[in-house]
Amino acid sequence: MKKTGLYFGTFNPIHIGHLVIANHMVEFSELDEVWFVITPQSPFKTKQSLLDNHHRYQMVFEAVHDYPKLKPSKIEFNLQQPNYTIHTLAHLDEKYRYEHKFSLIMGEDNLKGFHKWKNYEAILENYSIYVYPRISNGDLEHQFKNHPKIHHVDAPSMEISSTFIRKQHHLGKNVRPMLPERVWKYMDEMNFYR
Ligand SMILES: Nc1ncnc2c1ncn2[C@@H]1O[C@H](COP(=O)(O)OP(=O)(O)OP(=O)(O)O)[C@@H](O)[C@H]1O
Ligand SMILES: O=C(O)c1ccc[n+]([C@@H]2O[C@H](COP(=O)([O-])O)[C@@H](O)[C@H]2O)c1
Repeated sequence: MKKTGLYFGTFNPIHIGHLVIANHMVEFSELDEVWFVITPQSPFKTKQSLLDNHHRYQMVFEAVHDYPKLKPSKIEFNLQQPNYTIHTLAHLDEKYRYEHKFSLIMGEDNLKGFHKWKNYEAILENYSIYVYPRISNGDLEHQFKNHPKIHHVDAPSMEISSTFIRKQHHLGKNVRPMLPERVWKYMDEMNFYR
């Protein structure tokens, strides 16, 4: 069975912050591979300036071009929206029961709000979570401290956000170094976020 880490996000667009984390996970944790799961509609986010699913998928596809252990996943494209992670996990387990053992990858910021996720107790009971450091406000809930299913991985953190990239690109600023080269090219050619 392959140990597969699932990195969920809107990836609007994917940037080098995401890529550094995913690559660090496959190189320095026991995960064999990481799937970027492109979420059509995150439960707590509005759809503002969200590119079509297939364009966000294509940018992830371009980003992982030279990384055989990293893969884009469109598993959520045909699932009910908003996309609750617990439903996606159930779907994946049914589909890949004998091939993959799934776990989650999330930043410390997301772990702080994890108690608000749908059926988070069931997620924790059945899946490991690999957490990377991310600067954020607020405290970690006591229940998530020293939890046997939560593994902290000391990945380098880069404070880049997709929101910043979209906004600055729209204003005509050069955001090229924050994106994998192939993503930048695709985004530029397609005139996204102008
Ligand atoms: N620079 C970064 N380093 C590490 N993790 C990040 C970084 N940027 C975003 N993430 C995390 O990666 C996951 C997927 O990213 P997502 O595209 O949903 O968010 P984002 O980059 O913050 O986008 P937006 O700015 O559009 O809200 C989220 O859990 C988010 O917290
Ligand atoms: O399942 C939930 O209740 C849930 C609530 C919030 C977020 N998520 C997942 O976490 C991913 C990152 O969330 P966000 O809002 O930080 O982009 C998002 O793409 C969803 O797959 C899931």
